[in-house]
Amino acid sequence: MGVDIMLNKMTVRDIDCKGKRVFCRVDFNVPLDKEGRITDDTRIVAALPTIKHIIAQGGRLILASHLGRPKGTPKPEFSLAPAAERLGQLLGQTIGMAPDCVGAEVAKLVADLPEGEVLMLENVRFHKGETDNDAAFSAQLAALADVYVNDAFGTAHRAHASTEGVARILSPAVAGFLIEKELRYLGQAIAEPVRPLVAVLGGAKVSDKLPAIESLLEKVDVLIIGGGMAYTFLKAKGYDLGHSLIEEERLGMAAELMQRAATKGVALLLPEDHVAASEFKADAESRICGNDDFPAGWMGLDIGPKTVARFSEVLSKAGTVVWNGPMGVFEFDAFAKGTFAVAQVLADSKAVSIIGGGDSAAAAKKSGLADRMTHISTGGGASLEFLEGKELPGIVALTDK
Ligand SMILES: Nc1ncnc2c1ncn2[C@@H]1O[C@H](COP(=O)(O)OP(=O)(O)O)[C@@H](O)[C@H]1O
Ligand SMILES: O=C(OP(=O)(O)O)[C@H](O)COP(=O)(O)O
Repeated sequence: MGVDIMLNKMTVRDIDCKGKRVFCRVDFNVPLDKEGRITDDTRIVAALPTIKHIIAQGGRLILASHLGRPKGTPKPEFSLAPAAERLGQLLGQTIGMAPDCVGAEVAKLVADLPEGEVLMLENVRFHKGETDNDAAFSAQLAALADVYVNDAFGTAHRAHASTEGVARILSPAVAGFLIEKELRYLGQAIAEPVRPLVAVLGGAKVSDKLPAIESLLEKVDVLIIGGGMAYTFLKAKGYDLGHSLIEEERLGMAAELMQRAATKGVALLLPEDHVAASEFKADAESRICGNDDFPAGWMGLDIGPKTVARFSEVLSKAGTVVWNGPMGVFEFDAFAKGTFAVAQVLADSKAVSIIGGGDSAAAAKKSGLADRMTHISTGGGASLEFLEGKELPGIVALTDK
C-alpha cells in the first residue's frame, strides 16, 4: 500500500457533520503510570484537529478507542476515563464518559448528546467482539451513529470491529486529519529514501513486529535491533541471557532472519553489551555485562555503553532512519540511557528521522528532543506495516471518493 490510497479515500473534509452522530475511532492507547495517570498525551493531542473540526461543524461526536490489551473483559485499570478527562482539559469542555461502548444506556447517552458535544465510549476491547471483528458487535457500534471517521492511525493495521467492521457498515466512512498526515509523511520518507536507510527496532512487542523484519530487509541498508526485541535474536545465536524478554517460539524465525540478512548483504547489528538488572524494578541492582558474561537469572533492561557507541557510529552516517521501539525500559531512569542516546544522535544528525510507536513517541518526548525529529508517528506497528508496503485494513475499509 502506498500513500496513493489516500487520494482515493474520502476524508473528514468531504462530509458535513452538522447535527450528525459521528462515530470517530481514535487511538487513545496512551501510557499510564501505576496510579492511572497519563504519562504521555501525544496521541490525544494528535487527534485534536479532527475532533475540533467535527465539534466546530456541530457534529455530535462519539469517540471510540481501545486502551491496552484487556482481552475482552472490563478491567478498571484499562478505562478510558483518564483519556476523556485529559481531552476535556485540552478542549476546555466537559467530555461525557459512557459506562460501556454498546448497549441501551450508551444509546440513550448518544440520543441525548447535543450538537458540538463529545461522548467518550468506554474501552472497545472490554468486548471480545472488538478484536474478533465480530459482525454483530460491529453492527451494535454502528447503530450508535450516522457517519464514521477513522483517525486511529496507531490501530489502522488491526482489522477490528471499531477500525474495520464499522467502516464496512456506516456510510460514508472517512479518514481524519491525523491518518492523512501520517500517510503523507511516511509515504514521502520511504518513496525515495535518502540512503543509507537504517531501521532501528526495539521495544517489547516482539512477536507482533518480528514478521516486519522480513520485508524491511528488502528495503534497508542496515538493521539495528535493540531493546526487548534483541534478546530473541541473541538467544537464537546461542547466548544465555537469563530472564531477559525472550520469545522462545520465535527463535527459529529470528535465526532465519539473521541468515536472510547475511544472504542479502544487509548489516544486522545486535547489542554487544547490556545494562542487566536483578529484577524488573526502577531501583533494581544493575550491572553492565556482555553477551558472554550475562549474570544468571538477571534481565537486560537497556543496551550497554559499547552498544550505544556502535549504534551511534552507524546512525550518524545514515541518510534516513526509521526507528520503532525503545532501546530499553526508558520508563525507569536507570534504563533510559540507550534510548536517549539514540534520540540524541538522530537530533544531532541531518538524517531524515521517522519515529513510530506510542512508547517510542513518549520516549522521544521524555528525551526532550522530539521537536528535532523529522516526524514522530503515533503508530508503531501501523507505521512499520505501512513502510513494509502492507495494506492497512482500517484505511482500506474507508469509502472511496
Ligand atoms: N529490554 C527490555 N525488556 C523489557 N521491556 C523492554 C525492553 N526494552 C524496551 N522495553 C519496553 O518496550 C516497551 C515499548 O514497546 P513497543 O510497544 O513495542 O513500542 P512502541 O509503543 O513504541 O511501538 C516500553 O514500555 C519499554 O519499557
Ligand atoms: O500502541 C499501539 O501500537 P504500537 O505499540 O505498535 O504503537 C496501538 O494502540 C495498537 O495497539 P495493539 O498493538 O495492542 O493493537
